[in-house]
Amino acid sequence: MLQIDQLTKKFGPNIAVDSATISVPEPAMIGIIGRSGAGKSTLLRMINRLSDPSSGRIVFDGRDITTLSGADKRRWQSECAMIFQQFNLVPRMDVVSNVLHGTLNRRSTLATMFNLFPSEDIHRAIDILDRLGIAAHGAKRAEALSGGQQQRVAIARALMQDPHIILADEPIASLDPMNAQVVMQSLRSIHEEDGRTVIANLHTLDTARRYCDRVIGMRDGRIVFDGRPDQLTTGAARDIYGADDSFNEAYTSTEIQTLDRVSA
Ligand SMILES: Nc1ncnc2c1ncn2[C@@H]1O[C@H](COP(=O)(O)OP(=O)(O)OP(=O)(O)O)[C@@H](O)[C@H]1O
Repeated sequence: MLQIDQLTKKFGPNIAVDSATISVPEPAMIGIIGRSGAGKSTLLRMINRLSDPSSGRIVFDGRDITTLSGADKRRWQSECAMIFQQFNLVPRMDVVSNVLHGTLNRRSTLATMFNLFPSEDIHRAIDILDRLGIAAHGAKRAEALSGGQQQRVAIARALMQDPHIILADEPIASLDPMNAQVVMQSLRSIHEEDGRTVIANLHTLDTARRYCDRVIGMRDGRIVFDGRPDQLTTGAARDIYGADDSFNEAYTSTEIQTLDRVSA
């Protein structure tokens, strides 16, 4: 399905992603972990073609994604939707319209200018919001919602594109632990129920362990771990984070109980 071969991104002399090779033969929920600056965002941005690789190849269902341009590249970007830490919603616009913006790629400039949406799209947007438990907020401005609710609106907007893949760049980094769990659970259900691949950059090990079937660890641009959560030993985690023996997994945790334990 998705094959990434030797993908590399250089910024001047700095190698942000160094020969990343990842094979995703069937839909999966994958967490990418690593320290700040390890190359996680750059990798996701290349998969989505927001950023052009310096070398290497991305192939999806036999199609070479790396060489796409113009309309073909935009089509790929809607098949491979991205969500971000800061939600990227239009704050003063209502929730349903924000979600409908997920269909912008398919609409004419005139329809976009006058905010005209087909009624079937409006119904679909409401159904998706309902599935994510936030349909009751559909008429509110996005800025009136909590962070967790706004991230679910962003997920709904991504789902409007009916993507094969959802790329989530630190989707819970701005959220409190409760909201973080709701958002991760939503992404998990989208993977399980729809068979979509979800690839999420995550700061915290415990989140990757709990919600993902596969964890990829990056360090200094390189993939240094790729396996199941149960294979991610403390030693492997230390290697990913470049830490010494004093490394404690709890320091990378968002769990309320774990944090309590650390401060106790
Ligand atoms: N546009 C850019 N220009 C120059 N260097 C960049 C650019 N984007 C990223 N980098 C560099 O590439 C490396 C990887 O950055 P990246 O943002 O991918 O890491 P990350 O693992 O996602 O970190 P974080 O968790 O802090 O977002 C870093 O050294 C960063 O400074």
